[in-house]
Amino acid sequence: MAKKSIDQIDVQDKTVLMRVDFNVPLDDSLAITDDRRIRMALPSIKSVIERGGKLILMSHLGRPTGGEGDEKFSLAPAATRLGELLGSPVHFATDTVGDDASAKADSLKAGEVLVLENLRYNAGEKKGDAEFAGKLAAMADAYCNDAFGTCHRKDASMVAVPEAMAGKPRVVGHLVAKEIQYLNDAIGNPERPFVAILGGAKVSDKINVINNLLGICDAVLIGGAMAYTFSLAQDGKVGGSLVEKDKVELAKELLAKGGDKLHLPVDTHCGDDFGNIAGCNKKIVSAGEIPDDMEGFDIGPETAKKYADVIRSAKTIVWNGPMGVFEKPPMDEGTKAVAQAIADSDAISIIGGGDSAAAVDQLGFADQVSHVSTGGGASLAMLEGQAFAAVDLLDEA
Ligand SMILES: Nc1ncnc2c1ncn2[C@@H]1O[C@H](COP(=O)(O)OP(=O)(O)O)[C@@H](O)[C@H]1O
Ligand SMILES: O=C(OP(=O)(O)O)[C@H](O)COP(=O)(O)O
Repeated sequence: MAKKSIDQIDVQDKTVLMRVDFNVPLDDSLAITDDRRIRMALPSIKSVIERGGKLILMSHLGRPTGGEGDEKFSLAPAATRLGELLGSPVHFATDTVGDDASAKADSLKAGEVLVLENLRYNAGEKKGDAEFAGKLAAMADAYCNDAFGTCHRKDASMVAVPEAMAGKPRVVGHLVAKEIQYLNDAIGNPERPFVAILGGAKVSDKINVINNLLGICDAVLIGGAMAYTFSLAQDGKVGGSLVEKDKVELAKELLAKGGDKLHLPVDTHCGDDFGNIAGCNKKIVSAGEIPDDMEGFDIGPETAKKYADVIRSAKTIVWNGPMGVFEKPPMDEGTKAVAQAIADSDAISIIGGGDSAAAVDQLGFADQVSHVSTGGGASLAMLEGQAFAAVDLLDEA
């Protein structure tokens, strides 16, 4: 059933506590290198402030192990960027449930925004601590979840806070609603052929997804380093490629289950020095024939062509994980070929995963896909068929 939206509640002079995912990448000088997650939260933010609400935003950034004071995990740069995007400064509290946050929350005026410091500076956030959650909950009249990238987590701000606000409005934001609708439509009622493309480094993170996708897709294309674990499962030679030996048995099961649906590379672009891909010896070999002194860095041109043909005829495409070490040319060629084929297709295309989104941006294809998800782990969790407690507990429309 649809969840009640932020637009459907009265916010005039009310304080809304909104969980956003401002977990944005920062460079060494703490400048934001990709503000997509902040921009994508703007519709919900504007919905509150343009209707006279007082808005408190809370988020995590990274995975700090210490407490407050570790500048590299501060949300201050995100607050500044939000102020720039809104065209008016936002308030920033240097704590989450301490004196600064409570003083600034108390003096918030209609139409103003307060950003709290990183929730994960408080150990209670990851533990789902009820006392910490209670303090956050006490600050507001309504709760909104617009943190899609964190929806698969049960952190305090995602679950314990809305639980503590039972009886008050608890609604979904625009970004979460849009992401969930896109993925649900793709998985639940896909226009066919439905093609999934999975790559990246780790089989272990994606093995359950492959299993679920084999049940619902017409074709699953495997690239990236995870292809070599499958190659091992077929007794192929993988040289020094990245493999997960403890997943070989699982890979065998998937090969048996997948049959013709599961597409594996037929050739591999390999090299002999990961540290110097541009300058090292490179060659293209048949899949499963990687020399002992080399490792696989990308799908080969024959695979790229085969995959592109499958992709061009698709009507729904889900892509998670690059086809190779796309950061280091020429090992970006396989990923580029896949991105180009997606751009050429007239399919609904959904890109999930931090690195896949970065690849699409970096290679200049971001405008040509239907939807670039702001959540890697969250979109994978949806593809696995997981339910989100953080969304289930919100009010029905
Ligand atoms: N053949 C390969 N060998 C080593 N690393 C690879 C290979 N193919 C892809 N990668 C790396 O995988 C990383 C992305 O993996 P992953 O985090 O699983 O993807 P995503 O973030 O899109 O889910 C990239 O940094 C890429 O360089
Ligand atoms: O960046 C995130 O996830 P993602 O890298 O899987 O997209 C989210 O902000 C969740 O962060 P977490 O994985 O530290 O809980």
